[in-house]
Amino acid sequence: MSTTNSPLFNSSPNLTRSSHLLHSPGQCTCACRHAPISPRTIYDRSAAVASCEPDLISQQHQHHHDHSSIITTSSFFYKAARLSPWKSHHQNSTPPYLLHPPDQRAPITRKLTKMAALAFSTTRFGAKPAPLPWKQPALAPAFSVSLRRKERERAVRRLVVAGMDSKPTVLVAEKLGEAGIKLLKEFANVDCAYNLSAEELCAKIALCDALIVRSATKVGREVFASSGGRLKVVGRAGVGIDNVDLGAATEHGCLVVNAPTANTVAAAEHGIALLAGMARNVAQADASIKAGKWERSKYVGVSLVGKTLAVMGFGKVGSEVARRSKGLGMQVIAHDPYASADRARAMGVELVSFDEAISAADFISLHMPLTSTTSKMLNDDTFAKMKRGVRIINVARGGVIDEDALVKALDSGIVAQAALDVFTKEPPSADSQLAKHEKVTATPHLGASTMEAQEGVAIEIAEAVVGALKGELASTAVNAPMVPAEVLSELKPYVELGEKLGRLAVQLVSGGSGVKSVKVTYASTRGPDDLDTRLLRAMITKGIIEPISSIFVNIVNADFTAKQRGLRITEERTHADSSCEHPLESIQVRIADVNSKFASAILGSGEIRVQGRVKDGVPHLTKVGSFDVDVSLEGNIILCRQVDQPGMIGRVGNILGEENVNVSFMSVGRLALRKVAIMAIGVDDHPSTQALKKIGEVLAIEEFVFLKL
Ligand SMILES: NC(=O)C1=CN([C@@H]2O[C@H](COP(=O)(O)OP(=O)(O)OC[C@H]3O[C@@H](n4cnc5c(N)ncnc54)[C@H](O)[C@@H]3O)[C@@H](O)[C@H]2O)C=CC1
Ligand SMILES: O=C(O)C(=O)COP(=O)(O)O
Repeated sequence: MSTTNSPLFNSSPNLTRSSHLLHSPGQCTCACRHAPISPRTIYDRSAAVASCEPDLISQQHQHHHDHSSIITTSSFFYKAARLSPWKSHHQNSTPPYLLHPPDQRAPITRKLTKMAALAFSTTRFGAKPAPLPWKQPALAPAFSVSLRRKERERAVRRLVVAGMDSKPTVLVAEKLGEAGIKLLKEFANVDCAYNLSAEELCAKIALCDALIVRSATKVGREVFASSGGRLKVVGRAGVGIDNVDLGAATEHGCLVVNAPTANTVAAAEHGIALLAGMARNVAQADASIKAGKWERSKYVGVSLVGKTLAVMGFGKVGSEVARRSKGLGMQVIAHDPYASADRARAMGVELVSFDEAISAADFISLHMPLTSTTSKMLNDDTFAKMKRGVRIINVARGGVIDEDALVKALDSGIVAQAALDVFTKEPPSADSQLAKHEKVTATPHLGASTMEAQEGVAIEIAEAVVGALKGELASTAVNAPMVPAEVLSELKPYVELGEKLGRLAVQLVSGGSGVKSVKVTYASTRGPDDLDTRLLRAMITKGIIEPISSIFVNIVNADFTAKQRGLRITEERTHADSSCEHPLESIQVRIADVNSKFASAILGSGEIRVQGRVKDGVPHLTKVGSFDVDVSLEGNIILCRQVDQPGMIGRVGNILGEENVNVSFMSVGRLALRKVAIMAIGVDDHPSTQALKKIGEVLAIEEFVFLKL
């Protein structure tokens, strides 16, 4: 189906699922795009990703690491809006998070898992997974009485059993520690296939739900495109994510997670090994001995004590290098535009400008990520500003140095020596002037390669990937907004409400100029800074787009997808006069410039309106058009507009009963006594066409619509 036939562009009356041709990817102009680097923006990495601004991603990412106090309180970022992303390929299986009783989890994971399962476990085509059996939502009061709790619980148990043999597939494309493989195997089918060519990776990826790589595998746009939408998580078993195309991952709704902490010490120790080894010519002297020589005067070194070391990039590795170098008696200065001066001062390190750092240093150690800003940061111009005889250590990325310029600087004597663990092209070509240079000590990207670090990284990434596949929250999402656990916990039922309101609103559309403009109004007692609506917006977007397209939407790609589809979602807040502690009083979703298959849902302004609130933890629909209703948003809903007269509930209830359709909730709202009323009926099953026809034939019913939640 062409794009113009798509309900998003030209609403289709029956709202059948249709496929859409994607436009070529464009820049996301998310509101957060140019967010300043502040503690708040540590939650905004996805915005940077969506807007294709690698520097911002990296800066915010790094910034995050600079604020350990913030990390402590907010170390669980929302990772995969959609739980069990592999499920689209296992339609009849149960999300794996249902397979593990909560008491087998660490307390925080347990809490977050249940929360995430309830709030985000939406599947693309099938019904949503039922709430976890060990935590049913509370019953709604008064008007909304659930009639079928027991049946629901039984259904959940049946699903659990049915889903037990369905496993996602994880492709491990580079050597990973055994402990990590073991963890993965407990949950998934694990395919360890090392040294794949780019073509082989693309061919294999269509059969995989997750991919784990280290630094050698390039995960480019073609990998995501080849996955056909199945790939839901890329795990980078290490820190640097420069080998993963984050923009493409985001566009494809694929979460990227890394393992940022387990190899810090290994990388720092390798930096120190290179620093000391280079200063004393250890590698060259060793090679000379092995060549049968004994060259004591040739390999006179330089001392470290009292020398100035400039640490470029004062993050995790840089700080550890600084700490160790101070122990060696060096004067340590550092350059890092995003690091905290207080933290540096507390370690006895002075933060200085880039030029000050490179011009004062006897040794320069590089520890920043490779981004478009740091690319070729050391070049002809910057080498010219350095002290003659400076020594360079690079355990970061080869690309931060202009390698041709370094060869020149080594030849001219500006740089006395260089110790390099990383190269722009790995492995460097056999005739690389740099790698073969006599003043260069080189190692083949060994920074993270200790037994301990590799086991740690393997466990860290396996947990992150398994968690993401389960839809749990994790602390290492690279391309999704980071929502602190406590915020998430509070927003959970509102997130569910938002998605369901989106789903309802879009199903009410029957034509017009297409779903282009959506206005979301949050009524809250909180100030803007106390209410983070990104998650809500993402899930409302999901609710609106998924019923009318074949696109899977999650928190990773919601803003991007909306923009791609020409869907403008504006948000506004109104101040709720309530003394309640809840973050939100209500959420209202309005779709402008459309016709509705249920005319009562249209306001005088021509917009479709649905509104809801959370009652006792359960999302409720409270308004349709100008009518007040009160129906718990579970199962499916039939909305009827009828003449307000006695017997209507019974009549419709009978029709459904005869068709064996179970009614879970009923609610009637009216504008004026004995005039017109709206009846909202919650049904567990999909009524047959016959049943719906019979409802339509009831004389007093003026219009009705069946809506799937
Ligand atoms: N050789 C190896 O095997 C390993 C290499 N690495 C590399 O080391 C890098 C650093 O790792 P971590 O310390 O764990 O990361 P990190 O994220 O904790 O630290 C990076 C620091 O660089 C800073 N930074 C960003 N842009 C900068 C700029 N333009 N100038 C100066 N500083 C800048 C950030 O503010 C941050 O403090 C990684 O990105 C990775 O590329 C990391 C581990 C092992
Ligand atoms: O963690 C990093 O950034 C590294 O560079 C380590 O790379 P590796 O996983 O050893 O290929």
